[in-house]
Amino acid sequence: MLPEDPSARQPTEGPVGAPAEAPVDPRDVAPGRQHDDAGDQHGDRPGAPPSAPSVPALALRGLWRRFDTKIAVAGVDLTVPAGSFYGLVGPNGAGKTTTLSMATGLLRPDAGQVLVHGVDLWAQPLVAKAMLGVLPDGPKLFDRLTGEQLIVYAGLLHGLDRDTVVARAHDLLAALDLVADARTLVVDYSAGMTKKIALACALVHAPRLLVLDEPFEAVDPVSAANIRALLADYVRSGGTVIVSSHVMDLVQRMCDHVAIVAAGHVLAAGTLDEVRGGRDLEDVFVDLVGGRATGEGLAWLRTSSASS
Ligand SMILES: Nc1ncnc2c1ncn2[C@@H]1O[C@H](COP(=O)(O)OP(=O)(O)OP(=O)(O)O)[C@@H](O)[C@H]1O
Repeated sequence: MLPEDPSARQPTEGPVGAPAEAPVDPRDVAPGRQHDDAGDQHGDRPGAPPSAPSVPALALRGLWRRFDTKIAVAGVDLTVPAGSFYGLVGPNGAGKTTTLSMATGLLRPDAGQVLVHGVDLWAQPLVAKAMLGVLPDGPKLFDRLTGEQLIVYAGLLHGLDRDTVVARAHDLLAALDLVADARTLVVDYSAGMTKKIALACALVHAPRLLVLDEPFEAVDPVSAANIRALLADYVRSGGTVIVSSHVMDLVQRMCDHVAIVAAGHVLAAGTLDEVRGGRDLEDVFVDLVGGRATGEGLAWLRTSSASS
């Protein structure tokens, strides 16, 4: 993971996994304060002003991005309610990574707006990024550090004091089953271990919103179950998670909201029940996205026909 802008450092306290309060309530500083029907599902949290108007954890408004002649994202609007576990699904090349990259400050949109808890990410990146934990697609990590050093470094960049960050690094290494490899260089990690250490770096400052691009890719089933439990706990405590995934069954079991995207457009979005309409998510996905192969398939691949 490349470090976020160090000037975005914000000291946070509290247990790992418990989303930190922003040091400055972004709802007070957002110039274009957004009101939305999508509310905080957990109601007011302790310390929050009573009956504060609900602001989505993430709002994407008219996002566009093209690469040369290829339009990767074509006017995406998405509202991720605070306290939701939001799944983003779509076929290969649908624009999920491009959308999440624009939503997290990694890729500048050609047009549109990104609001993180009401703060315009591209207008006030330091305030917005302090609330974000990001697991990007193919994260670029300082892989000549050990796993433990990498988490500590990520925490220090976020302004945590050394004692706090060391304690959290140990918690995270244990939670992600990386204790035995804490002192191994990240360059020597497997793909799944690399994914987990990048996730640890995204969690260490206890952000309010986690944006995870394919967090379970290459991760073993036991670690995946541990990560799911950790994320579910985080959401129960008031945090918000948005994950992209190709695994419909996982999204169906894990998420309470889902958006289906294809060819840079949102085809359906809402609560899981609204989008599914009583059906299996995979069936809805296939119906909306299409693309099931028809016809005879690859006749030459059938071993029985090879001898004829
Ligand atoms: N840096 C780039 N340069 C050129 N084209 C790009 C670039 N990044 C993405 N694209 C194109 O934009 C489209 C959307 O890509 P994106 O990676 O966002 O899709 P995705 O939904 O994340 O796909 P996958 O599920 O396969 O990871 C694709 O057609 C892709 O080829």
